[in-house]
Amino acid sequence: MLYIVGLGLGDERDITVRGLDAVRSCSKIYMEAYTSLLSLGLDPAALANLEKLYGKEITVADREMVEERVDQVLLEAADADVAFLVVGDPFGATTHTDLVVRAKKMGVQVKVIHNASVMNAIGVCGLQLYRYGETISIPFFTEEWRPDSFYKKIVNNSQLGLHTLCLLDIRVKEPTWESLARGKKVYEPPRFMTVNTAISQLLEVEEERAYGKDTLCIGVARLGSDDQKIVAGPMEKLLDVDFGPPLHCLIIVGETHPLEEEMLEFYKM
Ligand SMILES: C[S@@+](CC[C@H](N)C(=O)[O-])C[C@H]1O[C@@H](n2cnc3c(N)ncnc32)[C@H](O)[C@@H]1O
Repeated sequence: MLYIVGLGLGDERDITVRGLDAVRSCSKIYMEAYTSLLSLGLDPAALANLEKLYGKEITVADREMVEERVDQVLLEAADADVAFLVVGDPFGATTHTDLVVRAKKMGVQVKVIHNASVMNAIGVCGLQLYRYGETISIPFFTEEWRPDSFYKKIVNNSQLGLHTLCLLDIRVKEPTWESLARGKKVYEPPRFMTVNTAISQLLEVEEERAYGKDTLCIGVARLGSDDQKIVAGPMEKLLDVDFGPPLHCLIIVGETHPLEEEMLEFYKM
């Protein structure tokens, strides 16, 4: 059996009782570590906290492993109980749907144990969850590569008066271009996009007045942890706010209802 277990958003204690039972019953535990991370980060000390509470050794599954060697995990799950831990909810990232499809095709039984996700915990800002349009992902721009397909989606959301949740790039264990060309991988240091970088890039690609420097936005950091930070204000003003350590996300506010406005007042700068 493959248990895909959501860990929630805060720290090791956010796992559900049902999730903990599953983890403790498994012979092998993997933790997916590239679509998201807990507020306690991924340094060895943080991982040790998880291992201590769960009473199990955890193997970190990086992007290469999930994309290239996940069949090995599935083969193990065909014969034994294996847990695959995912920060947030297992279906808060598209990658894990692919894992379920592959497992089912290989005849491996799958059990999903849900938890809080950025996709629903973001409700704490006061904007109603059913008033959001398509969620977008903003990748880091480079000198040569400035993909801006997210822009059209913001235009569509804004035309409908809907809010846009922007998820921000995470780059963990990414090989450098030069090392790929040389055939021997060297990895970039981990990088997490801040609210400030996201806003700079958004202002750079703006062309149809879907939003501008005065558009009301909400910057969110470490959602679900004790030191979460939520600040609402005009896009340009948020550029100067220090949101602290990762993870960050951003909301471009659409048309608001009076109750949403009352909640937003608590977060205004
Ligand atoms: C691909 S999503 C993965 C979502 C995760 N599986 C979940 O269900 O929450 C990852 C992105 O969501 C946002 N995110 C996730 N957790 C967050 C948190 N605790 N605080 C702020 N943003 C977060 C960040 O922008 C991050 O790059």
